[in-house]
Amino acid sequence: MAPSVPTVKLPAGTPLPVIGLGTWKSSPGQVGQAVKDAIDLGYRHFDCAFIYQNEDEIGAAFAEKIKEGVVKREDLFVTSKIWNTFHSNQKVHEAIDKTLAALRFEYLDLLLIHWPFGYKEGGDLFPKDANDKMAHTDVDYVETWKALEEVHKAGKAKNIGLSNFNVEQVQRVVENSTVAPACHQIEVHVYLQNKKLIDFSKSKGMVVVAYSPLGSNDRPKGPGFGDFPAPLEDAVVKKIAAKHKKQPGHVLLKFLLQQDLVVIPKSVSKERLKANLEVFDFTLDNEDLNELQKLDKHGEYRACTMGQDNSHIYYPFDRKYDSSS
Ligand SMILES: NC(=O)C1=CN([C@@H]2O[C@H](COP(=O)(O)OP(=O)(O)OC[C@H]3O[C@@H](n4cnc5c(N)ncnc54)[C@H](OP(=O)(O)O)[C@@H]3O)[C@@H](O)[C@H]2O)C=CC1
Ligand SMILES: O=C1CO[C@H](CO)[C@@H](O)[C@@H]1O
Repeated sequence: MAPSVPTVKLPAGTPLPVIGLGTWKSSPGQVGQAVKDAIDLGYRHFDCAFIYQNEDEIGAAFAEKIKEGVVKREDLFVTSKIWNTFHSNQKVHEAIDKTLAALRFEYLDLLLIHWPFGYKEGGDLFPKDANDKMAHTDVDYVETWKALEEVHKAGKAKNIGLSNFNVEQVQRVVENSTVAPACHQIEVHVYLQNKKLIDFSKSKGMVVVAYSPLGSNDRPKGPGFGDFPAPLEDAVVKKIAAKHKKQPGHVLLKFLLQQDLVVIPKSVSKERLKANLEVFDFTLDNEDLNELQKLDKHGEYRACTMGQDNSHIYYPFDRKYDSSS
């Protein structure tokens, strides 16, 4: 019997396992097997998105494990996200139906707005204008939020939330919502500790999910990485891992779990899927935590900058991430 992962409760009471499986960059032909291995190992929380272009293979893997009787639909917690080319009301409804069909589900456990800014709708997922710049729209993310509320009320998403919003944008959604956002999914790891945004999101009742918790080291190196090593290679992280007879990945995940964050490490390796659950047999002490806190690069290392969008009025980060430089 696979060990069960502890849960936190979302505001509506839904239990959310504190470790989930990330699925971005998990290739066709690999992601379905990773999901099936993960279920066998005890994962019940899965982080998906329309833009990852692999929801169909993930849905087939869920269907297989449900048919085998290994899990029931209600044992799973599955998240997906509305991509930037689906921000208008009608497109949100189209997008959720596409995702539900791919996953072979009647409902999602959590639906997020992936980014606060919108792209030109109806064509490419990364549309460009005549000058080869991103083709943006000015659809207000509050309008997109209202559409998510409709999806929730229609029973197609048990919980709804945000991803990659900044403090002011979270505040605007909260002020204009009839269904409060349940969760905020943002980049958090030892090099981007994001304390202000975490504290603010929590103060609004949201559970914070840390994406790229290991530092996203399979991501092509862009301007957001600066000249730093990957967090998994950091000498301090390695030293603390050796002290506890654990691996660097364990230290990175535990650092976040000890801050009451939910983590969604991605892996397609059965060995590393298993390893990423083995974080409940040690505790980082105050000395470890102090040393890890000092590794924060305060925004100088960010895996997902979306720098090509930094001219958009709703771009959420510091505008230094300039893809043209
Ligand atoms: N909302 C958003 O905008 C975003 C959401 N996300 C979500 O977060 C998930 C995780 O983030 P992601 O950017 O993928 O990166 P992670 O920080 O999870 O790192 C993944 C990389 O680490 C490797 N890895 C996994 N486990 C270990 C381990 N124990 N030791 C050493 N290496 C390991 C993986 O390789 P291998 O597969 O070979 O094991 C892969 O190369 C995404 O997959 C996605 O679901 C991510 C970015 C943006
Ligand atoms: O989740 C993510 C990973 O993929 C996307 C791009 O391809 C990113 O925009 C996003 O943040």
